Amino acid sequence: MQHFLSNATYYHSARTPTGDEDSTPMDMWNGYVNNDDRALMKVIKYSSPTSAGAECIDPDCSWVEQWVHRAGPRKDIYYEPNEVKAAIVTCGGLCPGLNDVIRQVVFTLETYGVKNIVGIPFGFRGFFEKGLKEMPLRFHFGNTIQLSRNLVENINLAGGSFLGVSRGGPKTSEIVDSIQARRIDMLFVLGGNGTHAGANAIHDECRKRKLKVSVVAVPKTIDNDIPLMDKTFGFDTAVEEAQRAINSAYIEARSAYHGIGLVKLMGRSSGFIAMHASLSSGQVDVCLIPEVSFALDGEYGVLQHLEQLIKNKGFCVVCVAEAAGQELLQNSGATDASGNAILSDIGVHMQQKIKTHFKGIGVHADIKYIDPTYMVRACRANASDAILCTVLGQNAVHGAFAGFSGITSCICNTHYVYLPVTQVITAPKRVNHKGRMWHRCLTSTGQPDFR
Ligand SMILES: Nc1ncnc2c1ncn2[C@@H]1O[C@H](COP(=O)(O)OP(=O)(O)OP(=O)(O)O)[C@@H](O)[C@H]1O
Ligand SMILES: O=P(O)(O)OC[C@H]1O[C@](O)(CO)[C@@H](O)[C@@H]1O
Ligand SMILES: [Mg+2]
Repeated sequence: MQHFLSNATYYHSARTPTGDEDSTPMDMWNGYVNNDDRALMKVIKYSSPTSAGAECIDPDCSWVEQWVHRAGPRKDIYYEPNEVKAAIVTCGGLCPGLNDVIRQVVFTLETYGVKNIVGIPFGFRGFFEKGLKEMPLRFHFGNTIQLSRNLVENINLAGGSFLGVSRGGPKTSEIVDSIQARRIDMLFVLGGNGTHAGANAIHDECRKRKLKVSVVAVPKTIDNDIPLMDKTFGFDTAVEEAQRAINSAYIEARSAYHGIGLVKLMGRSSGFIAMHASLSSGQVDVCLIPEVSFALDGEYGVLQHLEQLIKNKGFCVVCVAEAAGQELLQNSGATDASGNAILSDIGVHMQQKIKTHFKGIGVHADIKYIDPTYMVRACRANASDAILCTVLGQNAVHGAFAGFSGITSCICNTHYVYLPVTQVITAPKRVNHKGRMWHRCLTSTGQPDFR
């Protein structure tokens, strides 16, 4: 993480303390986060590697204190707001809350007094593709200031991204050429693990060229697969939407003679959405995630279990994560524009296998397959995500003004912090199959091991 020297003065009209209920002397209290404030990363001391979910560095599970920077406004700021050009870009797939973050970044920049705020359209492509012009979100035009509030005030009421998103795009050097040519001082990058890798590369290239550009990321992904943080924005909303699909599958299955509801949910490399939606709905009999391998056929396979459920209960609901059971399918080897593997369709495969199985044993089964795909991420943020987006967006701006670059604005152990981007792009976070949450899920579904 880079930290520039800071000496400009931050001004915020609403920064005057009003409270008289606490005991802090008025002349000492200033409402700012001190640069030396820290939050503790890990809060559980595992006594042994056998403890549920234990992450240990040695057989004694030695305790390692890891402190990270607390997020929020600093008394001293690095930039002169009047001179700042700030840009916002949203990359990867859609995610509920993108507009909430854009809006808060604009509002907060405006509060600092930034006059030149632009949006880069359609992800990193917007830096490069001819015909994609940056979108002014606030600028001086003669004596008129284009009011950002008017422009972005209501964008949180709809899903999607006001700026557009994309996968793939230009090389890092081309993006930084464009940042240089546009004279951007602060770049707010909203995206998932790929975007964070991109943000890190941009940060490194800016340092190499000795450009004083703050690159600040905000972790967005319905997959919740970015390590070290409690959750990414959009995840809660996606789970809530996914739960609706499960509920429909349950109603269909419950009302049919030998009904089997099958729901496939997104999650490129991890089963967080499937696990949490199964847990929250309470209507799932079998939850399948990529982190836990399973057999479909055989004595201990999923199909045998479904047979038992139909016999004993009369109906059942299965929730499968899109990345689950890929080893059972043929892999095309194809990738998308960002280099992400294109997954084979486990949902359709399971639908066929279930049909064939029940036909083979001469038992009637009525299979209803639901694949809500983009519906779980094209919606607007729910209340908890909207709050998360608000805080993360505001903190992203505070981080840039504090002079940080190569950071991401996130939540760890319920506290809002800045993490170095390098620490969150090591590998995607995955469900810990030895952790308590997965075991809670198993208790809830009552499913056995399928191996
Ligand atoms: N290793 C990398 N280095 C530089 N840029 C990258 C890297 N990986 C991905 N990117 C860029 O980041 C952008 C977004 O990546 P990607 O499509 O993987 O989405 P994501 O940020 O992971 O979000 P989602 O959760 O929707 O998948 C793309 O424009 C891609 O070119
Ligand atoms: O079809 P698209 O837009 O490339 O995105 C699909 C992928 O993006 C995500 O929504 C987010 O990473 C995944 O859950 C899914 O696999
Ligand atoms: Mg990704």
